[in-house]
Amino acid sequence: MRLITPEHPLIKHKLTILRDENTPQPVFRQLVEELMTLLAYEGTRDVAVESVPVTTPVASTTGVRLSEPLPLVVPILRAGLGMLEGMTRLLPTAEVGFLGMVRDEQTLQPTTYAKRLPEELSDRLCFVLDPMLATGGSIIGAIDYLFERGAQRVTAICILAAPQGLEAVREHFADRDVTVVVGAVDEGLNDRSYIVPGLGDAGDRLYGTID
Ligand SMILES: O=P(O)(O)OC[C@H]1O[C@H](OP(=O)(O)OP(=O)(O)O)[C@H](O)[C@@H]1O
Ligand SMILES: O=c1cc[nH]c(=O)[nH]1
Ligand SMILES: [Mg+2]
Repeated sequence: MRLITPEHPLIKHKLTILRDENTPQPVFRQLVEELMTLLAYEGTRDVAVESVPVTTPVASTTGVRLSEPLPLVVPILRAGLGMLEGMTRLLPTAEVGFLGMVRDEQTLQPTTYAKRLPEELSDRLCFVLDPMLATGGSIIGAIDYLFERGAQRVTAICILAAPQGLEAVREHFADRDVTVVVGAVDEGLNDRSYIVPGLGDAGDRLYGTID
């Protein structure tokens, strides 16, 4: 597993407001999108491109464009949905699939309740979006499923991660092409396996408490 933690003052600034328990929901949503765009800038460095001729009003030259098959973006519902707009702003032609997953707060095991992905995943870079990588169970489950469906390269983009979750991902995917891009690696997990200091429940802060 390759870990990328982009160092940028704007990421730190926006993260600090995001963490604040007094930040209102509309601002929280806006910041998740903005952070996503900043993280996507780093996370998309490896997208496949090809040379193309281009004629400007002045001369002909050679440029580059994204090559086929275009990347696939997979937000993990609910919280990952808050990152989708920030990602597609940078990659408007990407295809989008969906995985719905929820972590059982007692056992910490993730359950998948929705799957909607294109047939063909091989040869395309897959991006998994989830703001929180806590124990790592959800992101491991999501990436395992993408590999099962034929994906070969997966990049997970997260806003916060706990060291133990990252270690679990590293161990689980020792022999696979997995990259994790994360805004900050926090201190650890509390007794409910929430990231510390973290930002609380990302899904609830984006969309409200439903249970
Ligand atoms: O690394 P883990 O220990 O698996 O925890 C992280 C998962 O928990 C949160 O989702 P949650 O289950 O709260 O669902 P939600 O997005 O619907 O709120 C978060 O968005 C991750 O998917
Ligand atoms: O800190 C955490 C851990 C799991 N899910 C969240 O939304 N936040
Ligand atoms: Mg949640």
